[in-house]
Amino acid sequence: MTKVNGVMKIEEIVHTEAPRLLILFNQGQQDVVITAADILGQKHTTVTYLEAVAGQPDSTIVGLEHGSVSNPEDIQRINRMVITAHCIDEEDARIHGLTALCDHEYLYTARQPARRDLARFLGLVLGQTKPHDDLRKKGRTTLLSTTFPDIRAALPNLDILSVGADSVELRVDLLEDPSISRTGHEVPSLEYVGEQVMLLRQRTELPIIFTTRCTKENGRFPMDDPMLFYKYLRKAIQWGCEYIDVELWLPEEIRRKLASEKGSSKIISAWHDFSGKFKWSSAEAQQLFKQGAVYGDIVKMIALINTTEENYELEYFRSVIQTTYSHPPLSALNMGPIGQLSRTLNRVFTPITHPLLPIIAAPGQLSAAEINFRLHSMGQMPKLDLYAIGNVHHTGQAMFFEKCLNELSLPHQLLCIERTSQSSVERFITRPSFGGAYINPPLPATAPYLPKLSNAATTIGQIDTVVAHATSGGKVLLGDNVTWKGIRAMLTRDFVPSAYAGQAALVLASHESQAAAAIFALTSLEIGTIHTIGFKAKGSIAADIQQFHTLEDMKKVSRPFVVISALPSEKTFVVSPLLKHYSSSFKERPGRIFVDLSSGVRGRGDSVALADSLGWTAYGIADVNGWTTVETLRLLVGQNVPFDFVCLAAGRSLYR
Ligand SMILES: O=C1C[C@@](O)(C(=O)O)C[C@@H](O)[C@@H]1O
Repeated sequence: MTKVNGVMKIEEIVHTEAPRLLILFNQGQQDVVITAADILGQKHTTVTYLEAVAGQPDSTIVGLEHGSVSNPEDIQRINRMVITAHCIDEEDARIHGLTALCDHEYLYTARQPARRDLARFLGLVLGQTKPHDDLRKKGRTTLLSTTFPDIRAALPNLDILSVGADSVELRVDLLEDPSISRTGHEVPSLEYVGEQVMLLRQRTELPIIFTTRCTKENGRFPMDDPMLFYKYLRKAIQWGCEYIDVELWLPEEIRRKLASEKGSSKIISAWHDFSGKFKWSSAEAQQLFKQGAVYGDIVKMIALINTTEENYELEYFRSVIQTTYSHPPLSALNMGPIGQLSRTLNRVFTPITHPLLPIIAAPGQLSAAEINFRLHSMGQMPKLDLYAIGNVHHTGQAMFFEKCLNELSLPHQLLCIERTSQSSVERFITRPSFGGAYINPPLPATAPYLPKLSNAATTIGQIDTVVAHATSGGKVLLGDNVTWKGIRAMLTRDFVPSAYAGQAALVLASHESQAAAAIFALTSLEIGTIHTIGFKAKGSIAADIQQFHTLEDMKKVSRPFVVISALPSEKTFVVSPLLKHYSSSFKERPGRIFVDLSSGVRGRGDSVALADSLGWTAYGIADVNGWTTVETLRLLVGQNVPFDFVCLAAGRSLYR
């Protein structure tokens, strides 16, 4: 974020437009329309015939029962994105002809709360969340290849399995549909696969890669009918899978069609060679990359090899491709035990396994921990001295960090420093072995020994993380702020980004500095006016902020979409009457988010519990700290750890 003419400009802003949606629902299931509208922060209505959709305002989410669509073809004349939603607990009411004409299909079950899953689905299909853009910026990315016949077996352990994974692959060809007796190459039914995608997505925040691996490439999908691949992959797009794996042998027509229909999903062009004769140094290798690049957002090339030299040939190939083409990224590796070197060196979507998986998906696959161990022993991952500075024992974050370092076999060590003075921080940061730090409470953004600051740190005025970037010119230290990212990640878990755009917010604090990260997060979501109580924003955050001085001021504004209290815990009781006041005006309007950033003893003043009981979507400091920890690990050690794992392994009580 930079300031132009005194007004805050956030470079990471999420540009959002209120979507125009038609949701088709099963009889008696109009709640899905209400939930979707709430997630989107938009109004909703239900109509009883298709022609009535046209008369509705663009910004209203329109619901229509499936049974009211007499001629499915008419759907195509609707100038809205059409989502068909099915509760799979009911007798299967899916009308395949109709579904095929809709943009997307959303499957849910009444047995699990669907809200978060629906928010994620909507965020992706509406193009508001772009996981691929985030992953492209990461130095190394991995994919966890699940090999379960029924993904249900993985769900209880998924948080542990996916530590260190950036995405999770559903090997659809390995699924075993109990309704089909497998004698040859029968594939699981689309009903079964749809349910598996639904179950997996409800349980993980990781992007899903939908793979239908063919028999020739170590999979089980039969190759005599390429349209079968189209049928499944097109469904994966409709279901909002973040990635589809499209094999290069498929006829060009199919690959082109998938690329033109992919919407917000990304294509991994996949090619495997098991002959043992493939040569990375051949002209064919270059040709294959070019072919894959036509429709692929990522090109994956994998070969079975016999000699170590072939790893070196692959590395040469990789460097030629990387210097010749800026896009798409290449994921290339060799299979078999000899190929493990290349699995270690590959940086893009490296497939990983986990000891808890039933089988490895391909010969020579390694776990995230094995890859890190090897990278370190090859000198590719130097040991870092990481610092936890300040009240680090108090929050339990340090212990959790250590757990993650161990779990992932990272060579780094964490040194905990109880900060006494500002100068003591400087002493550690300037050490030659310094490899990064998180600091609680944060440093002011004026620390002279940290001349390079991120936009976020400058505008918020606080440094909570120091990153040590190794560059060709030596180590460069960057003072950053991740708290705002944690707050934004939390705010967009139950609501899509556009839900916040243009809406009113209310922020309470005793001082601007307590609320600065939250204000930055809200501004990145293009929030409308921010009203403040208890402080006047006069620092860098100057855009559209108005201070309430009296109760009368407050009453002039209708209910805010989001209320954030950054008051210290002993003062949060102030929030209760406010929450009660605004709760009376809920009925008709979407949104009612409350965040309490205070940490401390709860009791009579537990505003989160109160907000919850009044029907708000309420978050406390445990949630903020959990998400901030996820962001801190990404920034300091480049590793992705699921939020639910943070809650599981760190223990939520430690964060309160
Ligand atoms: O394409 C790949 C890579 C892989 O074959 C491997 O070699 O690790 C494993 C598969 O599950 C995945 O789809």
